[in-house]
Amino acid sequence: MSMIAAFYGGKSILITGATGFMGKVLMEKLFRTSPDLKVIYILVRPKAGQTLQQRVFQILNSKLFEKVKEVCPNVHEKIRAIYADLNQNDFGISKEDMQELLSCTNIIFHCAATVRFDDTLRHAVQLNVTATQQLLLMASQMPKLEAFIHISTAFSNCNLKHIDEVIYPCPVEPKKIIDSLEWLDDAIIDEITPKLIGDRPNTYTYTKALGEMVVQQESGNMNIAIIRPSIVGATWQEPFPGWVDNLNGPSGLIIAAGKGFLRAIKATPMAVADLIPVDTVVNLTLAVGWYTAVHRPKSTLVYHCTSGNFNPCNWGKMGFQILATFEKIPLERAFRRPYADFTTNNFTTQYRNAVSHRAPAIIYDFYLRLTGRKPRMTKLMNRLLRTVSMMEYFVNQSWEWSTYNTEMLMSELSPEDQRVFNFDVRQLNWLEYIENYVLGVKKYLLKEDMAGIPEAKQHLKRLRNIHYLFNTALFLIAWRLLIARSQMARNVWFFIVSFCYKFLSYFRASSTLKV
Ligand SMILES: CCCCCCCCCCCCCCCCCC(=O)SCCNC(=O)CCNC(=O)[C@H](O)C(C)(C)COP(=O)(O)OP(=O)(O)OC[C@H]1O[C@@H](n2cnc3c(N)ncnc32)[C@H](O)[C@@H]1OP(=O)(O)O
Ligand SMILES: NC(=O)C1=CN([C@@H]2O[C@H](COP(=O)(O)OP(=O)(O)OC[C@H]3O[C@@H](n4cnc5c(N)ncnc54)[C@H](OP(=O)(O)O)[C@@H]3O)[C@@H](O)[C@H]2O)C=CC1
Repeated sequence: MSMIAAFYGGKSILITGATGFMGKVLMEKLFRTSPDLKVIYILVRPKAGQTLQQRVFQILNSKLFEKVKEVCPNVHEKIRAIYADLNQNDFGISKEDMQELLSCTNIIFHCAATVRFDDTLRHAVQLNVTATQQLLLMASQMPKLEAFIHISTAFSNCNLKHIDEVIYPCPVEPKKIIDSLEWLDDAIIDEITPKLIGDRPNTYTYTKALGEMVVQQESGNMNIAIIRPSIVGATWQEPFPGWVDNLNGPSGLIIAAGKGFLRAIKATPMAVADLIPVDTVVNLTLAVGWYTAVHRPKSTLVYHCTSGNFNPCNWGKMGFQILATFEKIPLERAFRRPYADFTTNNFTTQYRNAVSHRAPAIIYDFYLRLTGRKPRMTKLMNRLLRTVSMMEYFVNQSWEWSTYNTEMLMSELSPEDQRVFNFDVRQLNWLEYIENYVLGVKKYLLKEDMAGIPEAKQHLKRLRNIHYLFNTALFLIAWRLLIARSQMARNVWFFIVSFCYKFLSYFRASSTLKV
């Protein structure tokens, strides 16, 4: 019997960010392995015209939850969606709901965050720092609370090359930042943002670091732990391989490459691609929840959930395998054939952006205009290039994360728990994982039918022929123009033609002699 699964039995668990990528997998695993848990409270806001109930209904009726319904048929009754907007004071939670949360919660998993790289400092602080502070305040009033697990990111200290499992202080105290954002206007905040984030690449990593500081400062005598996952990717094994439902991290770029939009990227092939499957992160999170509540470590422990030092894969290998998978299983209606050139040179990047990205987009938009349709490719390409430029920081360097706490936890688990809550990425076969990831992107994110693969392959063949035809026509036009304008080009042309003529005459003469 799994000790961890048994631990969550009968518990009331509060999850923030349950509608997000990681939150859904966390809920799924909890229900599947501990169907006798009492209740999962989830803090949800209405979104995209959907009420809370509609959002929950959609999640529970998705493919991800198919296995859960078999082991926990009354899952609908065990999930309690509570209206909450983490941007509001007290999260906008009603008095009755707050009372219930305060008096019943045993474990908190705080996953909610803004993960956008380009968020304003005000918004990123509000969600990643102030909301964390408020949740800790709530937690401190929960008499039955056994553990508070905060999800951060391995990149919260990406300004360092070697990162230990400790909380690093930021130069300006989070409280001072929260206070000053209250009275500073947006223009001034924009001006000081680069100075505050310093050598971090964006507001996301900076505010996640501030969030960790807040956790440390407000921990009181609660049992708290911090998990730092690296780049979270599709599921490895559970509930089935390849599940993914948003464009964050590599997923969006995998699609862009598969559809033929992204043809070159400034990336260092030998840099470590520190990807970690979402189910691995969830398994570690649940094991940490159990360990923190049962063993009550004296201080706040930080756990790195990374792959690089256990089982490294680099961007070159990853890119190659992504493209190899698209050869076998192409995406439908690709814009161009999938191909990706990795370059580390700025000039080559600019050149490839102009020739391989912007020019085809402009030509395609011209074609759309000619056929009376609305041009859209240039806009899409600009967005994609902006996204790619934000990812460049992460694909051109390697980091080293120490993993003593994670390894210690692994050794504390019983063999059964090591199997049920496996977070040992040494067992991960990258080629297989990436293939399943690409397949998952096609099936679960793009919702493409596998029956369409032969047609997609035909489409790629047509694209290849168009590509050859286009290049030949372009060459002939360029040559014709050159000949018309340059004596040198005419001389070269004359030389080539006469050389070919002589070669043919010689060949004909020698074959006649033989006869
Ligand atoms: C073979 C070669 C393949 C090479 C693969 C190499 C892979 C490299 C991957 C490197 C990943 C590095 C990640 C580092 C993660 C750090 C760890 C964390 O904690 S970080 C936690 C993880 N956090 C993140 O990963 C956050 C990254 N994302 C962001 O910060 C923002 O989305 C944004 C700033 C990039 C775009 O903002 P904005 O322009 O306002 O746009 P909106 O958001 O409103 O969406 C607009 C449109 O763009 C679409 N779309 C969206 N995302 C992507 C994408 N990634 N891609 C493509 N498309 C994307 C979206 O669907 C929408 O389409 P439509 O509906 O209009 O048709
Ligand atoms: N994905 C990754 O690569 C990595 C993620 N992480 C961390 O993991 C955690 C989960 O990330 P992930 O699941 O990928 O992120 P998602 O963007 O998929 O999910 C974010 C969640 O936060 C919720 N949320 C955001 N704003 C509010 C708000 N104002 N009120 C209530 N809820 C809100 C979202 O709700 P809604 O659905 O309503 O928008 C959603 O449920 C985050 O803390 C992130 O920093 C760490 C490393 C890598």
